[in-house]
Amino acid sequence: MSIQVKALSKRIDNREILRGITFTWQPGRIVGLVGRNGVGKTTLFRTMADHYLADEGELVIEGQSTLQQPYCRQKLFYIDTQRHFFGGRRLRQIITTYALAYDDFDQSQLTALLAAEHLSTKSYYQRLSKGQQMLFQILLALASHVPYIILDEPFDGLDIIVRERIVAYMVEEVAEHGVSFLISSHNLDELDGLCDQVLFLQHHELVADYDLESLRATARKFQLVFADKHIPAVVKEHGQLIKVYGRVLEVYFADYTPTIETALQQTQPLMMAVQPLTITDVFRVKLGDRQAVWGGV
Ligand SMILES: Nc1ncnc2c1ncn2[C@@H]1O[C@H](COP(=O)(O)OP(=O)(O)OP(=O)(O)O)[C@@H](O)[C@H]1O
Repeated sequence: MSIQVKALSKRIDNREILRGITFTWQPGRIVGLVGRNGVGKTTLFRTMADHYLADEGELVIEGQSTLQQPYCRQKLFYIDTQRHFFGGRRLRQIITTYALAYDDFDQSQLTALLAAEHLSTKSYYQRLSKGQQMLFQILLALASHVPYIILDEPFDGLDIIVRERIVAYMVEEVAEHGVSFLISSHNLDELDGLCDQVLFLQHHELVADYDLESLRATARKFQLVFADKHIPAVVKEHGQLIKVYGRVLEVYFADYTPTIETALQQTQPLMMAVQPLTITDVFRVKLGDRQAVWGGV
């Protein structure tokens, strides 16, 4: 049970946008898709949702290929935030359309959720604030009772309170109903603490697919201060430098073993403090140039 995206490629106006995108999206997971503006995140979502025809590749949704069984896309929910029909409509009109489109749509659940957010179904979508529009889209997705939900830049431009409301809804859906989310962002920090897996899109391709749970099980990040300027061999050999603040070195160990722990203790650092590992750290060390980093110290 999963969605497998297999070798998806897309050209627009004879320009390559996506090349051979392949990844697995497991149920009950929050997957982050990260990449700079214009790299192709929305194009990937539109291609997955069949708003754009893929030039190559397919999706296999819980064992069914979208090429042979296009209807299996019913398990996938995606609202194109740039091109949708919501603008001049009241929320209740949008809800009626979605209730027709999704077999398991729960209107009474949605009415209760909207009331809890002080959103009236009589309101016009375009008169809602940006945060209210995103909340409405997410509640619409939840009421559709679809196991795989794609959200394009759900936190873009939202204040911290709305962001936390949206995160709370997502985390609850994952925990209680095993719903899966694929969310895009051009800002790694936005996804910190939320994603189980992160995909990185660069130059038309997925250049990284990290399972953060297993990375965090073996990796450690420390702030270290040593008595002299000489960096101990164990750090140079097994660690990757993330940052330097004066004499404080922030070092990432991808595979932190008891042997490394003992060797590190033997160097008698003046300070050795474990730090939480962020997605930004993982990307910096995974995609950075290790030699160049140590060379600068
Ligand atoms: N319908 C289209 N016609 C022409 N070019 C398009 C079309 N759709 C996407 N593109 C091009 O594909 C590239 C990727 O765009 P896309 O919107 O997928 O990027 P993105 O990663 O979602 O960007 P952002 O983070 O800014 O939203 C851009 O160069 C864009 O101009």
